[in-house]
Amino acid sequence: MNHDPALPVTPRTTNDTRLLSMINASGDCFWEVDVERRFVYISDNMALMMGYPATEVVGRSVQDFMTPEYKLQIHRQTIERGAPIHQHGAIRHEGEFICKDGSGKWGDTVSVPVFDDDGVHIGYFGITRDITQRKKDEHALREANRLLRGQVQRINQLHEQLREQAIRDDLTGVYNRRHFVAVAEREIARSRRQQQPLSLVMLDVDFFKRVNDVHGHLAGDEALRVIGLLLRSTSRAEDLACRLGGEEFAVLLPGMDHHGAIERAQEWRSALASLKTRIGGGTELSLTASFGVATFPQHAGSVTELMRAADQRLYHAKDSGRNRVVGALDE
Ligand SMILES: Nc1nc2c(ncn2[C@@H]2O[C@H](COP(=O)(O)OP(=O)(O)OP(=O)(O)O)[C@@H](O)[C@H]2O)c(=O)[nH]1
Repeated sequence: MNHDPALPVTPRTTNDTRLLSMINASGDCFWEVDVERRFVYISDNMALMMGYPATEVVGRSVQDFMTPEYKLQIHRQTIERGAPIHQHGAIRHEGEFICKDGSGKWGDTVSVPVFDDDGVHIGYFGITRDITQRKKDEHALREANRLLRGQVQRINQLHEQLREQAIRDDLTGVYNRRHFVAVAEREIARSRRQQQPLSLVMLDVDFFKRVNDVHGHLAGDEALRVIGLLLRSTSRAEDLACRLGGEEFAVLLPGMDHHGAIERAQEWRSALASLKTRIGGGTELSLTASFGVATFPQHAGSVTELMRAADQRLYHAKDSGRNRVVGALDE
């Protein structure tokens, strides 16, 4: 059936007119289109929203006023439903209209197919709510969220950096004494619970004063960095290498018995002794260190006792000629 586009899809009754004025008063827009989806009627609010006089809209296709994204969305919605859209009753969609001045207006639309008395589909009518402000607010909120997420991420990074700085030794990159003691306390408690051994290797560079005196303090710093790197790169994930201060280092070895810890200390001793550290103007430097090894629970019941026992053995190693490892077996 051909519908005269000049006439509304549905004839107006008094009730229709009342309903229309109610919709107008609510601020929502009312419209009617024929089967080809050409406007046959738009309410005052719809004309206002789109910035067109009704006379410039009536007779034109709805599609002329929709953004390509909106058209695509309706197309997809129709395909997903798998049958002509008028067979589905009311449908709801959100999309952007193009106004006369080229700006966009967002509408939340409910459209309903209309049939004549013989059941022939003659078009659609619908109500569109202007949701442009809501869309702008949503966009602003998303943008604010995005910025906030970026800032939170940055704060977390800085927090992590600060945490690292607080627990690391600046010069060598191994952990500092405070962190070492805190972790050692936890590890000893765990070893006690799990009835596992825990060993401590302490080392002190031999004649380090001479390195500073002969090659300068910066060369001494470089040598300490090399030792830090050696300990870090040759430790297991569960080990904890730290600089106790000056030229003294320690490595905590959770789960390792005394024999195993002495072997590890020997490996570090010979690795250091055979390492040629290039300093300053290219001078090659050879370093040695003395080592003391102690193990929980055989030699100590606390972190303090463990450190004292390892320290005593370290000085025993110094006294007996340096560049050596002293453990309980040597006592
Ligand atoms: N370059 C540099 N030197 C340091 C640092 N901390 C401590 N020292 C130096 O390390 C040297 C330690 O000297 P001593 O305690 O006499 O011991 P040593 O010369 O290693 O002799 P032994 O331990 O007996 O083998 C001192 O000269 C300190 O100034 C540091 O961060 N950088």
